[in-house]
Amino acid sequence: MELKLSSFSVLFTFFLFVFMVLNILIKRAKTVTSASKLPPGPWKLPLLGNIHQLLGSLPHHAFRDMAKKHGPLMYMKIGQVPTIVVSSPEFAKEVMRTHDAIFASRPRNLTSEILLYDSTDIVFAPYGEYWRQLRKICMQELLSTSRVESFRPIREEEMFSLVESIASTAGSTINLTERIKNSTYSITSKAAFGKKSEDHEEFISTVEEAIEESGGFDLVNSFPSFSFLAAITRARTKLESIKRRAERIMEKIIKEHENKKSAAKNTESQTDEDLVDVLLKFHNNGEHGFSLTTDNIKAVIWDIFSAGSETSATAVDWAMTEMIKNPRVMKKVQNEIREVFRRKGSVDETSISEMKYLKLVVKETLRLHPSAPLLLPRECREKCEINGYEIPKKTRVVVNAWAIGRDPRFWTEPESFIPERFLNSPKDYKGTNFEYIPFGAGRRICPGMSFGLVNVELPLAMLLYHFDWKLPDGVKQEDLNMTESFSVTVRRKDDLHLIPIAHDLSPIQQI
Ligand code: HEM
Repeated sequence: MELKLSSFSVLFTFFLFVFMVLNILIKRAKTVTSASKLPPGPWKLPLLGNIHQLLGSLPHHAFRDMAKKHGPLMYMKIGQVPTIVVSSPEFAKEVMRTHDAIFASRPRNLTSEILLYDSTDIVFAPYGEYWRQLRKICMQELLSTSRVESFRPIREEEMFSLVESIASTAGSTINLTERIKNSTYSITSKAAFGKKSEDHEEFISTVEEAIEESGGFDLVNSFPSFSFLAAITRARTKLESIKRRAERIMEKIIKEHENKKSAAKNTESQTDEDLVDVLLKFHNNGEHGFSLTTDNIKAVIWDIFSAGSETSATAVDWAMTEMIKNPRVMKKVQNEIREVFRRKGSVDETSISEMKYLKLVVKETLRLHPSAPLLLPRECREKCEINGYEIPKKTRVVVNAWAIGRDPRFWTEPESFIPERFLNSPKDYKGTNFEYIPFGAGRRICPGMSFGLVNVELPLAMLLYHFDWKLPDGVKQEDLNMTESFSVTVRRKDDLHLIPIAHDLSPIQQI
């Protein structure tokens, strides 16, 4: 007992010491920066401010509460890092349209350095020729409207097997979050890598672990000059262990593609090319004026597998949760889906374009629950002026899409789930109306919009056509916990458990 107490007090003293030292450093950093021409700030949250700043991780709702008090262009010091938080459409437009080229880079961080092979993926690559080429290849080979359309059989096959597996347990409680997640990751794998990896489940859990980690250890990224922090918080070790697991799986994917290519060469047969096949054409090969190392290819595989699946799966999960809480909306969208499929005589993707209300439901879901509520951070590449304020070079810029989507100046009853608000509204996903930016805007806008949207719309149409949904016995609508997990992408903290009641399974029984 005595031993336990003494180790507790040593630990306590150590943390207190670290807290005090870092606190002094924050204060010093604040006084070093002249705020005369900078936007108002640097601000901190009352009471908890220092702790949040020390953790370096302010959630989007904390930013919004601060913006209410301090204005929509806030200057903060997150640890050592000067950060501008943008919480209004007017300033978002300044960052992502007027000065888009200046804010088109991403800040470096420990995750992108380790897991993404020194930021050589698309998401974190610095703005420049390498990023441009990679993005172009992914658009042409995977994400353009025509390529997305060509993956229709993959999506339909995956959806039929999802419906089949749910039907086999109809009437009992299922973990819908898990089912949606698995099929969304499968669609991405089959479209981008030709098939589901043998290590599919392990790959998913590795990505999830990385996402979870990226929400918690920002302390390291907030004090970049204190490299020892990565060691004492064990952040580096943890990330390296995640990387080793991911690396084994990704190397296997690459090897299989190389083997397939040599087999096809030997037999002189033609095979369909997927994204990895195309990336391999640039492998250590300057012929096309652009060369990729194996590590670069792994970074892209990681990007597509994670960014391509996590976002859509999260959106489907939130949409189902909101509809369980709003049965009026669920009934209305089910009526539409069932009427369209019945009239067309087939339950497949071709009818989705006619489901106008379903599209409004998806829009409203992404307003209240943008998959990446703070978009992805930008970095100012050169000194720039916004609204008379000077933004120094290297400032990190965070655009709070979540707060903008709930701003009462632009949205009536902003906290309510009302898909009808988008009826006849000019607000779309293209990043031209800055009151609504779930996919971001400007040069770094999400390139996977078409791929992602169909992966939200089709599962919803299938789940709502084939089944009615109710909460497990004893669980009430008001019991549904809407708390969000806190990371780059924002899922519900709890998985969604529901009971499916079969409605019409004849289309899958005919197969
Ligand atoms: C509902 C689905 C999705 C949502 C809500 C979403 C949202 C976003 C957002 C907010 C950004 C940051 C944009 C910015 O900084 O302005 C982004 C970037 C990105 N997304 Fe998506 N995304 C989705 C689906 C996808 C899919 C399916 C893919 C690929 C298969 C994808 C790949 C990417 C990539 C590669 C970037 C980085 C772009 C760059 O930095 O140039 N996303 N996404």
